[in-house]
Amino acid sequence: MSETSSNEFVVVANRLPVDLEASPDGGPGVWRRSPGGLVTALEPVLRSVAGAWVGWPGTPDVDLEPFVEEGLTLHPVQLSEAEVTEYYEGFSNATLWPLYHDAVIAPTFDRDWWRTYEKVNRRFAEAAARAAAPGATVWVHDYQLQLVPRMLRDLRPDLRIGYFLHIPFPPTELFLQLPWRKEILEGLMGADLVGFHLPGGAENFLYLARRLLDLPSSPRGTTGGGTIDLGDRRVRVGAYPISIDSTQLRDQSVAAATKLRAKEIRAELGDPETILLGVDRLDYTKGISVRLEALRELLVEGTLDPEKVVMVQLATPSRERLSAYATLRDDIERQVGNINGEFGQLGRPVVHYLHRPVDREELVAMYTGADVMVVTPFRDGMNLVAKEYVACHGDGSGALVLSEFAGAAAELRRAHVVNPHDLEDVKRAVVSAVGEERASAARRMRSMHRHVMTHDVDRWANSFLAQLTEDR
Ligand SMILES: O=P(O)(O)OC[C@H]1O[C@H](O[C@H]2O[C@H](CO)[C@@H](O)[C@H](O)[C@H]2O)[C@H](O)[C@@H](O)[C@@H]1O
Ligand SMILES: Nc1ccn([C@@H]2O[C@H](COP(=O)(O)OP(=O)(O)O)[C@@H](O)[C@H]2O)c(=O)n1
Repeated sequence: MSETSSNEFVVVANRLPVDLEASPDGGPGVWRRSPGGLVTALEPVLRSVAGAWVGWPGTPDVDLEPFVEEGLTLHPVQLSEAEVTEYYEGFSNATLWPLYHDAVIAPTFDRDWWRTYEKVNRRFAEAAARAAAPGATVWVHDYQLQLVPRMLRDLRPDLRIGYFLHIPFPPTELFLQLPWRKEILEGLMGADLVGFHLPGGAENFLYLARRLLDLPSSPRGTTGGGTIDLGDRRVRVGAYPISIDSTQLRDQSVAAATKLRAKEIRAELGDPETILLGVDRLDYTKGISVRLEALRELLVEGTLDPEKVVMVQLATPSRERLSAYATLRDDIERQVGNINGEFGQLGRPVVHYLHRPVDREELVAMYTGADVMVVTPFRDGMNLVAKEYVACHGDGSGALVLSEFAGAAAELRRAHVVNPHDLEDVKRAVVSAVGEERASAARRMRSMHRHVMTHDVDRWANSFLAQLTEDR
């Protein structure tokens, strides 16, 4: 064991919470916050216990020693350019990502990618084994690292190992398409506790353990959880819906500086009656094109007035070297151009589209000032953006249009819930969110706000970790 192995609590995730952005002139890179909801959720949890984080620094071929960043010990795992292509872009994001998101686009099954996925998972397991103190708790995250629990248990049987999947666990008939389905299940079975956002994911996993590995399992409680009997030990399975740092966001949303910036943004947009807002990574699962098409049709029909409505769409760049993402970007930008070409005026586009990261203060001001948040994924593990918007509207203002296929819809039931495959349904929901009478809209929002305030990220982490560390 190395001298760094003094960490009682270790998180293992594909990405570190910060990304090293390479400098074009070959100079030292710049550290930036990593994209996505996993980092948003885990960072405050890990900071509160001063734990260690094992992950990739976001750039190929950088070899870094462990270092401390604002109280967190970061253990970088190096990936070569070829491994980024085959493990991250390939097996993780062109095989597992589409397959687990209802095969929204066709997954690619490639044996070389699988071999690289195994190799890289082993490297993460070895890094975690080096970082963890004797008897420590190690929490492994997400679809990129499904083999790590088993590999880590083989290396370090003394550890308590948890695993959480941040994306949907697919319907069993989709999972069964995977040529390496048994290896993935066996990999996950190395954990003491396997967690999903929703009970359906836990149920599918228990069923597959029986069907593919012939392991007896017993359901427990009413939330889709249960236990799988491996003979010498048991694996617990359960549903733990992730959340946000609700108090921090609520407090930030009512701060004077945020309110002022929200007002300025409205003025910069030309003081429209209604601001619609979309905030996503630019991903084909997020249904950005559906909401733009709904807006276009509502403008064509005259149901919405381009003099009165503005849409802001933030699209964080994501996985840009994958062709599905590059095509998506072209399509979305064409749609935005069409809407603005048809309905915008000089100096007054209808859709304001930003394809770049936006800093947190600005994002919270946008949440706070937007009248309607439109969240229309075809499939999404949770969607923290929906919860963040609700946390910023404790005064009952605002409205949320939310896809029934986002994990968040299981909790935010008072949203204007839509089927994103049904364009008429999306249009109907946008119109009703824009036009709803104030008192009824406020009742909806306050009820969702109460839920998000009481079901925050600490509750998520505590319930998972309490179960993981419980004596058995
Ligand atoms: O690391 P990237 O490839 O740039 O992708 C960013 C993250 O996207 C995914 O986030 C998921 O986790 C959220 C929190 O649980 C959840 O709300 C959302 O529905 C998921 O899509 C991915 O799972 C992460 O591993 C990525 O880091
Ligand atoms: N410009 C942006 C857009 C999103 N985000 C954050 O990125 C996260 C997205 O999480 P999510 O659960 O909705 O979706 P994924 O991107 O993880 O699939 C949220 O916490 C957003 O606040 C950001 O920090 N800056």
